[in-house]
Amino acid sequence: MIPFGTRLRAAMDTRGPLCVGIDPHASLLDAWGLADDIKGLETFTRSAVEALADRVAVLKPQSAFFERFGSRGIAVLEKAVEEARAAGALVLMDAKRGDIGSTMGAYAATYLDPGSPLFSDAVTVSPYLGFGSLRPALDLAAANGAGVFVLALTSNPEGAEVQRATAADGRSLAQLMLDHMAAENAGADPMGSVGAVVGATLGDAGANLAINGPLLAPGIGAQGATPADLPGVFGSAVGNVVPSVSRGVLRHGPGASGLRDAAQRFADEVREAVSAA
Ligand SMILES: O=c1ccn([C@@H]2O[C@H](COP(=O)(O)O)[C@@H](O)[C@H]2O)c(=O)[nH]1
Repeated sequence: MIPFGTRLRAAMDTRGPLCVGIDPHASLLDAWGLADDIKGLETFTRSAVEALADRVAVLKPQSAFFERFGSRGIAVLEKAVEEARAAGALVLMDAKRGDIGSTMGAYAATYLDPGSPLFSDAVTVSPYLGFGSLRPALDLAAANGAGVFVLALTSNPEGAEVQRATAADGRSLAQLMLDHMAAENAGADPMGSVGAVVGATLGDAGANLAINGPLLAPGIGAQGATPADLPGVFGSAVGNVVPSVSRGVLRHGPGASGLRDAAQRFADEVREAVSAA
């Protein structure tokens, strides 16, 4: 079984590192001329997957926008995961799960067990019930060649009050989590399967990001960050960054060419910014 970190590095090398988020906001459905109902969700999602899954390294469905439609929304999500993976994209399920370990086991089974209809290449998780609470997800991911992206320094301004707070040993909470991730990834080559979420909006991460794993960087586009910000935020770790854009690409739909061109523009800007760093 090929580990997620190895598969992601290969995808980044061949397709470029861009991740495009599938976030079916009600406002985007409207802008695409679709109703804010299950049929609109289905058409939106299918169009985005068909336009992008054969070219971007990672597609990141935002689970919340599917969950709001109940079981029928989840069915759309299941189909999107299957079709995106079949077309060659890695699927990162943005679900930000986190709970006590025994419940975390059920979340892990949902996204990281190949027998589950929502099995994805990776899932986002929150470590703020303690990094150890993530153990069921870390172990199941490793057993199945999947990955886990752990929130470290999120792109929203409110995150700092928790993530920059000082832990008992003087490190920031975010640094404590990043150090746990580095320990999980120790010795992995070309990189480990435990990634960190670090917002592209931060200006300067102000943390040691050398986790030997991927760094998911949301916040590009609608939240105001640009690819040119990446070297400043990530410094010498910029080669491990997976920049993520959702609305910044999706607002160029519904046509496939609009979505593809927008994704290509971001990919080109990322390449220029990273190669100049
Ligand atoms: O720190 C984080 C973690 C996750 N996200 C998610 O990424 C997308 C961003 O969407 P845009 O339209 O590109 O702003 C969204 O699904 C967030 O939940 C994040 O923004 N920041």
